[in-house]
Amino acid sequence: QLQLNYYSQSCPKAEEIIKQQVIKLYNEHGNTAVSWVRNLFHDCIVKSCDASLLLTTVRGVVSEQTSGRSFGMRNFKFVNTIKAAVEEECPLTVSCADIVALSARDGIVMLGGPSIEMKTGRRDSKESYATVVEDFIPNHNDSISLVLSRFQSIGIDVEATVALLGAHSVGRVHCTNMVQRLYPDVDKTMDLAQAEYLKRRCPTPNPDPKVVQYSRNDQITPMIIDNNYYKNILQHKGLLTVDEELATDPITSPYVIKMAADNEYFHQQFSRAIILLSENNPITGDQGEIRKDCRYVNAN
Ligand code: HEM
Ligand SMILES: [Ca+2]
Ligand SMILES: [Ca+2]
Repeated sequence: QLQLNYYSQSCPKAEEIIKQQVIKLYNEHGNTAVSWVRNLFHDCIVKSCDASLLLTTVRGVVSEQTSGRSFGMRNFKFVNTIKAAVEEECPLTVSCADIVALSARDGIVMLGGPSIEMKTGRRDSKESYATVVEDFIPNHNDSISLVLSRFQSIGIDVEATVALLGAHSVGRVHCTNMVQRLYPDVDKTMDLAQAEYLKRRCPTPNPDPKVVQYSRNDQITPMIIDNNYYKNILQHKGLLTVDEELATDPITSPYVIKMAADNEYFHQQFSRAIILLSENNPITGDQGEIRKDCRYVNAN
């Protein structure tokens, strides 16, 4: 099972090396930190925190990254930068799954979020589960009851689910995920000024997938994990349908109101929820493997 400082004997510098790489990458490309947070969600909710997300499409493997749910995910190539630095110190010792978890933990700190104590000892899957991604990751316009049941099924309660959505306090959303709320008519639940702004960001109902059109999730503190997300959605300025519904559904709205009022409480719940997510069904012991390259299952 997972434990604190799992690599203390086998690779004592592992956590420090990962942190230094996350800091360096953040200084070069700030949005890498945002990607590490989304990676944790998309990896851990699909079966296990097992780096199944990181496998690339090669013969015999269809990557989870090809799923429509992975739309907009970026910076995967920099995971290899982190892994290479760790491999140089300790070959074949530190799993890609733990790199997903620890890079998210360290990315959250770079984004002004809480410091989270995280266990390690996860091992890497030998498969990518592209065909079932949609059974685990909700869509942007799914109902809150579906969202809650998906999180509940991996042991994440309502309050923790509300806290995790606070990750939408950073990063961006592409127009394809919003245009159905803007055209032909503006979603009646959306704040009017926000709708006008988003229509300027997304001027056509059928965005050209080759043109990168998007809006920042949080216009006020776009690179800080804070409770602005909850303030925004209470003002009906959420970008996704699920964001809007989170604020109005009677099951989730009491938590939204509490988190909007108290950033410290949000950070406490976010920490608790990130731990729950990062400990979903890990593979440990002699199951799975320690990948040499996060993109590929080991050769032998
Ligand atoms: C109901 C659950 C969720 C849904 C439906 C959802 C959906 C989405 C969508 C559609 C985007 C925009 C992608 C794009 O257009 O580029 C996005 C972005 C993002 N999501 Fe979620 N999400 C959910 C939960 C979460 C959770 C639990 C986390 C992390 C704890 C998370 C972290 C992020 C981050 C950081 C971004 C910004 C990515 C970037 O700028 O590169 N999301 N999400
Ligand atoms: Ca996984
Ligand atoms: Ca923010």
